[in-house]
Amino acid sequence: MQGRRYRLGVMGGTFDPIHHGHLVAASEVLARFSLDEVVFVPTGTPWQKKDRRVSSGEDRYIMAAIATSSNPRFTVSRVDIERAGDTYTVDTLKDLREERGDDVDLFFITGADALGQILTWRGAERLFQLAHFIGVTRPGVRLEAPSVEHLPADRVTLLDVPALAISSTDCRKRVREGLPIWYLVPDGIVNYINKRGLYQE
Ligand SMILES: Nc1ncnc2c1ncn2[C@@H]1O[C@H](COP(=O)(O)OP(=O)(O)OP(=O)(O)O)[C@@H](O)[C@H]1O
Ligand SMILES: O=C(O)c1ccc[n+]([C@@H]2O[C@H](COP(=O)([O-])O)[C@@H](O)[C@H]2O)c1
Repeated sequence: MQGRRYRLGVMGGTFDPIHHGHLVAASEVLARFSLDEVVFVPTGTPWQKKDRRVSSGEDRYIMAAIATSSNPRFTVSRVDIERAGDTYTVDTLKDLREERGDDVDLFFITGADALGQILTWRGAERLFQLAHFIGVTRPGVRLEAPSVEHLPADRVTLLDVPALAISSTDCRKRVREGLPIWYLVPDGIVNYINKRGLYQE
């Protein structure tokens, strides 16, 4: 008899900084899809965000590690920050497949905004062979056709998660303006941002 295959969720993001919207989405998908683990993968160089300043991969990796440390099913991967050049999800998924072996099913978790753009990603047709894609709700973004109707229906699932109107952009802006980000991000992230002086200007 064949054993049950390991189910690995993959939550890719710039995470500048990681916030409770990311963590709630990952936790909900983990429960609903009976995943064994969700690995958070901070991007190396997010090519679609080149018009803005992005904190170092190391800072974003450390923040992801701090934010996920209390959950035994959450882990963080360095595959994207250690790969040179622009970050493409097709490479992320290939690297994780190689690292974790063939007995693992991959579930890429992404917000509705990102899912709607997926056909602009590099190697879009290959992506759906590598992983199942789970698009989660995000306040202000409609999660339905037509934005996803061109995607392969058997490889994409849309999921309503408790919607948190939090974005990294808003967190950075609040820090810059001296407004609190307590409770939008885990406490350790507030402390890390202060300690490193991130987002001050
Ligand atoms: N509040 C949220 N609820 C659900 N998904 C989210 C939320 N915020 C971000 N995501 C998703 O998490 C992934 C990583 O997001 P990212 O790190 O770009 O955060 P962000 O808040 O969108 O950042 P920024 O405001 O800097 O663009 C993306 O797939 C994004 O759609
Ligand atoms: O592969 C691509 O071409 C591609 C283009 C844009 C975004 N992504 C991935 O989508 C995830 C969320 O990206 P972002 O920029 O919204 O944080 C992250 O894992 C990115 O690497 C991937």
